[in-house]
Amino acid sequence: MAVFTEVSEDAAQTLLQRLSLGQLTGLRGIEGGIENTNYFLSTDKGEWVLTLFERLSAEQLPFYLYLMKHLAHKGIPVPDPQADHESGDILHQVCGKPAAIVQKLAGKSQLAPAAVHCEAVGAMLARMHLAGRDYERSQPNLRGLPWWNETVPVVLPYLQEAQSTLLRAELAYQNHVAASSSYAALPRGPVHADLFRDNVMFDGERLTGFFDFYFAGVDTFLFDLAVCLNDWCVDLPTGRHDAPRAQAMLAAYQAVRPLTAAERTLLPAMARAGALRFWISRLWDFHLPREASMLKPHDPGHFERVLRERIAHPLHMDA
Ligand SMILES: Nc1ncnc2c1ncn2[C@@H]1O[C@H](COP(=O)(O)OP(=O)(O)O)[C@@H](O)[C@H]1O
Ligand SMILES: N[C@@H](CCOP(=O)(O)O)C(=O)O
Repeated sequence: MAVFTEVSEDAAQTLLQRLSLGQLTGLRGIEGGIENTNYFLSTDKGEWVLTLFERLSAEQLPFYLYLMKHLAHKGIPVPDPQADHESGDILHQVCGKPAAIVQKLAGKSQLAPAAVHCEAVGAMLARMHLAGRDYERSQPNLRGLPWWNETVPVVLPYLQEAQSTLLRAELAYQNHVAASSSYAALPRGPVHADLFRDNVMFDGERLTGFFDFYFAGVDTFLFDLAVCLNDWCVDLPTGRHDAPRAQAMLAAYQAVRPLTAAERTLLPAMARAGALRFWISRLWDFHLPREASMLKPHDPGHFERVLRERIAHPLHMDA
């Protein structure tokens, strides 16, 4: 985490009362995460996660919170935002910041996944894509191509020549892909867009939940799948592709939602897009950091390596 905003026991209890979630027995800032302030709250009625949104506005947040509600009601294991028992609102205010409370999911992150975990993520991701198709709200992926185009010039001054050359060339390539007819043919809908190992819970080999929907948006399903392949199915020290894990994820995804011809064609390009997206955001977080306690910026070098790998060894369906 990070704690950007300190929450007092009094402030937490006031909110719990409005939501009828019980008497506060414990309040602890969460380590891990880089975007928002997160606390674990224990009460006599259960375990909860309180999130104070540090960047997202009250106008942007209903998309994420109602998406979680929509998916939870369709049986996808995601946290269901808790409502004020009088007004029914699921977006709250704590310490002057927009805030939400969700159930704490059971299980723990699987940070060294095997093929069986990748299979579970692939199948649930496809189920989630199908379940989201009739979600009526719409908001773009706020970390999509327009944001990359805006942010690359901001981070370029911090880079070495070879890195600048790569970043510029990849951005140009992705703008070219996004203008193509194959890209226009890609199926789209609400996607998670940040479903990394630390945003999924497992109990042994059983997937118990997806969380952290605050980078979600309407984008291509293929981009979401590529983000997962890039995190779950790579060797972390080198950024190299792990074929058995990738095949397990792709087969399980396709058993629920087979990929279209356009998706098969653009998988190598979207694998590069997924790497570029997180290289840019990590560069931005690293070189232009925000003030917070417990904030550990992620290593941008990792996604530079993944991108170079994806260019040198394109990720095809049978790779
Ligand atoms: N609903 C939840 N259930 C259980 N743990 C959670 C839940 N939401 C967040 N966490 C814990 O909090 C950590 C940080 O949350 P995350 O949403 O990734 O933060 P950020 O919004 O800053 O990226 C996670 O790694 C996880 O340990
Ligand atoms: N997953 C991203 C950053 C977002 O952090 P999270 O803790 O909110 O998932 C990365 O690894 O760069």
